[in-house]
Amino acid sequence: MEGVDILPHERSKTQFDVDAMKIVWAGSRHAFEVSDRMARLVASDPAFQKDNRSRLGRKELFKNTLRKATYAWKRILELRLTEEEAGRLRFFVDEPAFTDLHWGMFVPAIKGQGTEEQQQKWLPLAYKMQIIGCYAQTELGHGSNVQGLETTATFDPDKDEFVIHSPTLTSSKWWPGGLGKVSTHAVVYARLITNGEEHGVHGFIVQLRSLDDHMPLPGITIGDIGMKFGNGAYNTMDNGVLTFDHVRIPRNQMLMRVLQVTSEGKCVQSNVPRQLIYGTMVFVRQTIVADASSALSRAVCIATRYSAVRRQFGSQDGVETQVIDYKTQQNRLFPLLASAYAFRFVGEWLKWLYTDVTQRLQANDFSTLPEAHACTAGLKSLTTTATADAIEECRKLCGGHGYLCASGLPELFAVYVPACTYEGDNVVLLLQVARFLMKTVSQLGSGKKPIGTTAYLGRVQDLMQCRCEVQTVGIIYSINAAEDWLKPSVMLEAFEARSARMCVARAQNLGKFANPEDGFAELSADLVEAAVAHCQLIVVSKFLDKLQQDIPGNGVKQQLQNLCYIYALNLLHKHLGDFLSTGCITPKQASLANDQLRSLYSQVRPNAIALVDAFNYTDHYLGSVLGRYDGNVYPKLYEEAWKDPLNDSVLPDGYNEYIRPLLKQQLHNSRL
Ligand SMILES: CCCCC/C=C\C/C=C\C/C=C\C/C=C\C/C=C\CC/C=C/C(=O)SCCNC(=O)CCNC(=O)[C@H](O)C(C)(C)COP(=O)(O)OP(=O)(O)OC[C@H]1O[C@@H](n2cnc3c(N)ncnc32)[C@H](O)[C@@H]1OP(=O)(O)O
Ligand SMILES: Cc1cc2nc3c(=O)[nH]c(=O)nc-3n(C[C@H](O)[C@H](O)[C@H](O)COP(=O)(O)OP(=O)(O)OC[C@H]3O[C@@H](n4cnc5c(N)ncnc54)[C@H](O)[C@@H]3O)c2cc1C
Repeated sequence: MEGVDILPHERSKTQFDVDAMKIVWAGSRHAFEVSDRMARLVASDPAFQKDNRSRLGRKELFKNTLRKATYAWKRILELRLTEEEAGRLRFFVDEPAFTDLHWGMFVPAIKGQGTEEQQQKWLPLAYKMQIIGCYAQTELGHGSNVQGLETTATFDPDKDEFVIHSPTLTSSKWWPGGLGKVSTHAVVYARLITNGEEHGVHGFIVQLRSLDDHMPLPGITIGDIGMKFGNGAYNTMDNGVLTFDHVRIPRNQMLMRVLQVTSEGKCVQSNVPRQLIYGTMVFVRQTIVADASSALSRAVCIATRYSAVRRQFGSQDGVETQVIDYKTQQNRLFPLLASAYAFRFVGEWLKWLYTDVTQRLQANDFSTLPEAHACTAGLKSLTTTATADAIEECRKLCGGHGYLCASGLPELFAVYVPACTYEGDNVVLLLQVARFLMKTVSQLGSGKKPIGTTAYLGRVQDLMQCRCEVQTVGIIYSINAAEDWLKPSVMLEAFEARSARMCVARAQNLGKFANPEDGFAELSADLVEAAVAHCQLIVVSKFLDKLQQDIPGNGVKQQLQNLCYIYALNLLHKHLGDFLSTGCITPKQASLANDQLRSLYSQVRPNAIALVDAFNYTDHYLGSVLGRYDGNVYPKLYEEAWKDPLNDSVLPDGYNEYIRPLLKQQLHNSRL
């Protein structure tokens, strides 16, 4: 069968309604229609072409991004796109740009931390892009430790101004996207000092460049921090360095929703908790979880289509086996496909949680903020780590051709992998989750009932009482056959028991230390494992919740059920040590889980292509010869190779200087 016939043949085997699945993936019919329209708009506009990105030098690449970002903004205005449409347009343009930080961090920081008055002054300017902003928190010497930032904001009551200053080299702002060459303004995080006293880190709106000629204002030194990992990729962004030499700003440019500074330099705490200063990070972490499913599904779409097209070995009659039919390929690929769906649904849920906490904050209810922080931090960490690893696995699943830029995977990896670091290093974020879990467990004795995602810890006492029996029989008595693993309550119980037991065991170990902080530091690697177990439980439980909903479309729910159990059973297999050592399941039950997993792979196999078609990605967005919708891989790969600048001439530049003399010399030597 020819390459172009394979994918249609695969599609003919589909056992569910792909159009209905597209709507489930998008979240609603409306969301699907908006997304589909924006994807086509971008794909059909030559101004958004992106296939030469990895071949451009930095300056050319950056200028190209400026052109695209400003053109996208022009189209947004011309077409009067809604915020939702504009967001999707930006997504399909698929090129990191200063606008991401302007809309994604600068505007949310003012909204979340500014007073009403400040919002009224700054937001209209930002909404019209009459000022362009970035988020300047991280410094050369400090990123994770926000309280360790060195930039100072000292109040001068005589002039009613703050003096922003960088006292050391390590206090230089370092990394903010959009800062290097574009932003006119920044929300700068600095230590507040009034009347000689320190009041912690706060945000300040600082103008950086002239709105007339774009030159840095007096006292400000600013530039780009240099090339980053990979060609193209995140080099479209001007991550910047910034220092202040006693730069003065009016008092009302400190973001004062949490703390007000009066003209005498007195600090007045509002009823809003201090943690709200970190609120922009909570918002962005939530968007990063939703983005993880996009990046992962993109890589999986490429690897799945190519695995169906690619054949190796097994030839009796001249037709070799499609590599997607090898169980080892399925065992590597299908859990990633399942993860893409799992992250999609947990991302939807997290968006709901974030909206809920935002509404509560507006009504002065701060009770769910710690959980929102733990969920956004933990899920950001879990999903970005898994996605970065998965993109690399997809590259390997595509064999040698996956290493070509034409596969789209190297650039996707390079652009994605910093998500494990930005918005909080993934390990640092898991330690935040661990703190939250240990605090929750420590309060169990006092009768405080845990709620939300930690409610299961309230049942921990019962679980611990079973401990002596556990060692031999496991706590889940109802698993005696492979199919028993397909019961939602059983799966949930296994994941809850594992996480609860890991948390309680860690809490007990912490209790052995005289100083809890010493214990936390000593046991931090174990604590991170408990945090991972808790976050995996959240993903599994939200996928199971999704299956409880009414899901229309022939066969759609069945496919989602298969994927949900593949996601959970694969995790169980990978973390078997946790499940066995905590006595949650027996070795026999683990073996049954594996049998069930293999059986689910066989059920997914005929639907694999349709399950990635349901992402509804255009070839433009995928940017991959291997992942083409039509499966016409080899002719296009061949065609693509000839586009490389090295093939512009038969003889390469340098032939006369280097190759010819070398060959002549060897000829001369061989004649001697
Ligand atoms: C209309 C047109 C539209 C067009 C559309 C165009 C564009 C698209 C738009 C948008 C795109 C959207 C988004 C994308 C945007 C950007 C994404 C892309 C690129 C990324 C750019 C990257 C940016 C950054 O990286 S910014 C810098 C991020 N930095 C960090 O994350 C630092 C990590 N460190 C920390 O968070 C903290 O320091 C720490 C680790 C939490 C430790 O802090 P410390 O104070 O020492 O804490 P503790 O003592 O441990 O905790 C004190 C107390 O506070 C609680 N806590 C901590 N953090 C939070 C929090 N965030 N929220 C709430 N509570 C918090 C903590 O639990 C503890 O509580 P307790 O006392 O009760 O125990
Ligand atoms: C592409 C990119 C874009 C960015 N954009 C922005 C931006 O727009 N604005 C902005 O302000 N910042 C930005 N950043 C900075 C980013 O937020 C920080 O790099 C990030 O928060 C990590 O901090 P760090 O670099 O200080 O890492 P470090 O904290 O120095 O981490 C180094 C290592 O130490 C470990 N570690 C650190 N602390 C602990 C601990 N307590 N316990 C155990 N291990 C620990 C980490 O796990 C890691 O392995 C960006 C970064 C990147 C890569």
